Amino acid sequence: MALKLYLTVEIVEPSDAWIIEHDFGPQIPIDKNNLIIQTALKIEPTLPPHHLKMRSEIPLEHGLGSSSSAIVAGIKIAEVIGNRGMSILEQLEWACQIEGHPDNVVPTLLGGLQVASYDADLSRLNEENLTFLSLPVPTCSMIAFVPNYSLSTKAARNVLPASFARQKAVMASSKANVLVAALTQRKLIPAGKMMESDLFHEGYRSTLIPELAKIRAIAHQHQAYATYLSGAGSTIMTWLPKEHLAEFKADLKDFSNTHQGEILELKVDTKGARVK
Ligand SMILES: Nc1ncnc2c1ncn2[C@@H]1O[C@H](COP(=O)(O)OP(=O)(O)OP(=O)(O)O)[C@@H](O)[C@H]1O
Ligand SMILES: N[C@@H](CCO)C(=O)O
Repeated sequence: MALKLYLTVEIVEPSDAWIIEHDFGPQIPIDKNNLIIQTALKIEPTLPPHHLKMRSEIPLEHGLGSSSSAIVAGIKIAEVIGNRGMSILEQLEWACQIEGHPDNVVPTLLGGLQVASYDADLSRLNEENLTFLSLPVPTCSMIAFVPNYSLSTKAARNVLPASFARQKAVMASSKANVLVAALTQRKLIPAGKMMESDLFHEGYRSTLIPELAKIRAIAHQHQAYATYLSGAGSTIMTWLPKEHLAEFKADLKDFSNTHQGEILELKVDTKGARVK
């Protein structure tokens, strides 16, 4: 699901070498090794170097899709500087191929709530690898607790088992199937129940993110539909009825006195990435 937190890249002017100004510090390259520029050059290897400026409201490695936003920005830069028309399907395929999965890049490009399946076949670019459907956007309140520590997707995947027994995989898939069916019908109570009974990821990751269980317990006192990990974490999202928002927010604020993190009330973006 795309949320109203934005990464913005300004194309300043042509330059002798690629340079991208930003406030992320030394962790993120300022030259052609930056993920945004790498993405653009993968699509258009002869793209002439430019001076870029990036501003981002999306924290790095917090499960809020920073890398997806960077990849999508790179695709749009290849399109604009390369003066190259690209269909949305072509953009989606590049994005999935570079990110390796469709979870965040599809909503980043399209906006809204998207369910997607991508069969990675890195040997070729093939739009048939991707199937996606847009679902109605939930109309509840959404609150993120963004812990003050980062968690890379790679580290969050390292705690997952390499394989699942068939019986467990079938049970886990049934949760995901019912979740999608419930979202299709805008039924947030069964959707929330399924979100909180995920068997593929969250149980293993909760040891890395101890706040998840604690916030879930607080949220249940406020009739929340669900509390879950955003992306691979560390951000913890809660969906709840609008009428319970103020009281839940007050309790979450008390919680943040002992567990450091930022509280964000987020809305859904329904437009996706755009070029001005
Ligand atoms: N805005 C950005 N500009 C350049 N590189 C970025 C940017 N955001 C992320 N990256 C690169 O992508 C790497 C991987 O990010 P990672 O996928 O772990 O975090 P995330 O996108 O916040 O997580 P998630 O995919 O769960 O939302 C970062 O370590 C960094 O190298
Ligand atoms: N959804 C993916 C990460 C998305 O960034 C995962 O849970 O590993």
